[in-house]
Amino acid sequence: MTQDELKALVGQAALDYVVPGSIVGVGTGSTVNCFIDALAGMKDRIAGAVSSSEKSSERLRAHGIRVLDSNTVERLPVYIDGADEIDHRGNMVKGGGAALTREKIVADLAERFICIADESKLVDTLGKFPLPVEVIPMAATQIARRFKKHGGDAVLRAGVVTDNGCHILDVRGLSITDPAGMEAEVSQWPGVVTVGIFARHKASVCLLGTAQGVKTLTF
Ligand SMILES: O=C[C@H](O)[C@H](O)[C@H](O)COP(=O)(O)O
Repeated sequence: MTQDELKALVGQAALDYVVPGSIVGVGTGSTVNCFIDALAGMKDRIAGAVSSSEKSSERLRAHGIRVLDSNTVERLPVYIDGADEIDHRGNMVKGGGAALTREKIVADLAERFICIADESKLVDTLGKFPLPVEVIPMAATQIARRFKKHGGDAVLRAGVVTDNGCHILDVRGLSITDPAGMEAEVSQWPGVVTVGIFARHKASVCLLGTAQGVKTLTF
């Protein structure tokens, strides 16, 4: 199976986790696009969606799915999103599509994070995928210097401005052996909007697309 077929497979499988009548938390990215397309088939059985990016909102609306402002929602039963990497404990690296801040906000509203990913995303240790960090533009160099002390090489993602008007640093060379510790530390650095480590908001379930079909990992 191709990577795109695996993404379509897990996008479809995620429908089993959608609670009928509820508002669905929807992430961002190519895997989530497959989920959104599948969700369109049951749009009359949900109360709408809270989305983590302008791109996903557009796609949801194009399917006739109502997109709600996150400020009007108190709790979501599930948040369904992809990942750039996921480890065997459900910790993730996210932000390859620059949507990490809104993703963390919507994930925080949800009871459960359902991660959908093809098997190439499963790793023993996070950090091979360059860690995305959303930053306030004036702090970018300062934050890059701090990463250097941790052995990380931070590069500004060229030409990218996030939905929040900020910039993205991609940090190479990290071995994230303590995801929760690193998330907590980097989150406190002045100028960091969001670090792309999702340990505090890790996955409860990962639907992993494999050549043998969908493998369900629970954490
Ligand atoms: O900012 C983007 C998100 O964190 C995505 O969920 C992540 O990059 C995975 O995207 P894809 O499904 O396209 O690999």
